[in-house]
Amino acid sequence: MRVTEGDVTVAVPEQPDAGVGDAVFFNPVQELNRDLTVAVLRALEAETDRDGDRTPRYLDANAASGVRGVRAAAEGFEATCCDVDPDAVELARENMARNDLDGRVVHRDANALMHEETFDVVDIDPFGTPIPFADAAFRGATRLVCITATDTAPLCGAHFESGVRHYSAVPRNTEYHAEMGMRVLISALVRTAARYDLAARPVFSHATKHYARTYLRLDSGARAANALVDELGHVDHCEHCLYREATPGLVADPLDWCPECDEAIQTAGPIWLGRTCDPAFAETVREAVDDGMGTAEQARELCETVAAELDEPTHYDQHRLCKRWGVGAVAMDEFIERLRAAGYSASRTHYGGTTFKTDAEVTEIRAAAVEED
Ligand SMILES: C[S@@+](CC[C@H](N)C(=O)[O-])C[C@H]1O[C@@H](n2cnc3c(N)ncnc32)[C@H](O)[C@@H]1O
Ligand SMILES: [Zn+2]
Repeated sequence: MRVTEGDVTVAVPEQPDAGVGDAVFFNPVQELNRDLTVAVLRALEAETDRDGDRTPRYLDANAASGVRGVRAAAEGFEATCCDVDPDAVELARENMARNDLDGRVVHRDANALMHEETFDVVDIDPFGTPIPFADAAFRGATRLVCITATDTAPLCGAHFESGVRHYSAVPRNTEYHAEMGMRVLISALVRTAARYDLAARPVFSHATKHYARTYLRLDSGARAANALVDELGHVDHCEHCLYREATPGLVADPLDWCPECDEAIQTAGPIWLGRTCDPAFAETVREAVDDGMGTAEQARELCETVAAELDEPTHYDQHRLCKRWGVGAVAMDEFIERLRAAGYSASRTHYGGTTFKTDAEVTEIRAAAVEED
């Protein structure tokens, strides 16, 4: 079957039922993820003042059909596709040639390749957790590491032990699953990079129920790495009333009981408490989305929402709050306006249509924005 994405057309096998069979993998639902990757590559190039003629190098470390590498090559990057599966390598080679592009396709273990060569951009898009590729990615990239994680259940604490093992952090299964997962993932990546005196700062990130995707800009030096470690910390969370409190620092000093309702507190961490995106970069990414992309509208909207998200480490969901309180929900614009009118900062978030961030505490949200029956 042929699939056109952006400026390229690739052949991909019909996919068997989820998780079975050994056909080379392709997920059409990840088109948004790939369109945004192309926009990020454009945004990166837009801000680069190249004094020489060197073409930027992009590694599609887990290539499968090679669709990412082919799209990067079409953007003028010196693209390398890498996969351990010989069928994937053959298909990626055909797809490069089908688009008259001369990107390189190698049959290697990506970890070996990333220890031997360097690339401006390394893109990790594996099955499940990206952690087995993280050390080598920070070794092999000079400017940007792009990471997809599809193991959302471990990341968000639904599969607790597996989350603890893979991410060396305590994840908690809260109501803000996707954001918990994103912050556990970024925490592990920041700590992995810091081991090599590298600062890996997230400049653009987005998450759904099915995956988290983050783009980390690299800066070398112990001081820069220390500054990012300082943005790690813990979140205390009350399952009963949804109170939460974020505390910076690697050493947890958890609350014993919820200050609002006296119920037990759960603590997650170390998680990333800093910004998951740089709003100015997200705006450049939005401008780099073009109408030829299949998900253009959705991609632009996502960039806008992400750029406007309040710098708070957790979000709420109006519908869940209202259900819990036994009150009716209102339109989101109205809800956000009520919070702002009461003197709080508030924004929507990309984690869901009824989600929001605010600097108001949970009791203050109720007082400011809810009409009690
Ligand atoms: C989720 S698929 C990649 C999807 C692809 N990037 C896309 O956007 O359609 C993961 C790929 O990683 C490959 N892979 C697994 N272990 C690898 C390794 N150690 N080095 C390189 N590739 C590997 C698998 O063979 C598989 O093709
Ligand atoms: Zn409570």
